[in-house]
Amino acid sequence: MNVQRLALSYGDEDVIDDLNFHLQAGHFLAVIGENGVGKTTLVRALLGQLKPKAGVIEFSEPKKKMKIGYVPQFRNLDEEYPLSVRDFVALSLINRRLPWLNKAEVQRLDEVMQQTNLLKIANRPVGLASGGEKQRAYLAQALINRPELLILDESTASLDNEMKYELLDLVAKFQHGQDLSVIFITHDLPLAQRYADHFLMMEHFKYTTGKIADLPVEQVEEQ
Ligand SMILES: Nc1ncnc2c1ncn2[C@@H]1O[C@H](COP(=O)(O)OP(=O)(O)OP(=O)(O)O)[C@@H](O)[C@H]1O
Repeated sequence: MNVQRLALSYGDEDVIDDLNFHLQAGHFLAVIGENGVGKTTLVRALLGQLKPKAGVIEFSEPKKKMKIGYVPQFRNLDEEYPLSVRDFVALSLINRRLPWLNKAEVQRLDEVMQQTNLLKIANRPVGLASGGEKQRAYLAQALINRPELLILDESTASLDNEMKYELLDLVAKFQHGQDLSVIFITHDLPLAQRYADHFLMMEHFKYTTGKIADLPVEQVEEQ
């Protein structure tokens, strides 16, 4: 994916100006920056929800829309939430013409449930699942349509350390096994350094990119 001279705004308010970066297929990019610099705005543009004011976002094959999976920041689902873990994951199956799943969809659902370690709790109400399990269910939802790019939007914030590593270990498995590109929006520099291979540092209208090993040291020590 190639982002060139990208400018994004809300009406008259410019949020991003002249942003350039490249993400190679199968690579893992950490997007780091303080509150309000425009990380979520960038995600909205990547998802096609916000039209650039200028510049381009080019996906690998021109004209073909890239399939993107999105994992939000953890949000609790209360105990009354009426779906099982399995039904919750199935929610994002696209192209469903019928109210029930066909054979291929059932197979894909089982596969992704197995890959995200959710089979054992498939029939449990999702509201009764643990925080880590719920977040794995969001990940499974994002992966079920076999995306080429996965966007993790502060998806590890408010998870404890064990759950963070568990989630990102799974993401790394998909990244390496299935050539999935990953964009990880985060404030967590140690996590970024452990999993990402490249970084994009966003400051107000100033952007730095590089290999994760070259992340400026003073930024790392702040954490
Ligand atoms: N729908 C909107 N209309 C107008 N301004 C907005 C809108 N959404 C965000 N903004 C403004 O755009 C700027 C960037 O917001 P954005 O949410 O992209 O930042 P962020 O880096 O994701 O912040 P955080 O880390 O807090 O999530 C902020 O000044 C915000 O107030």
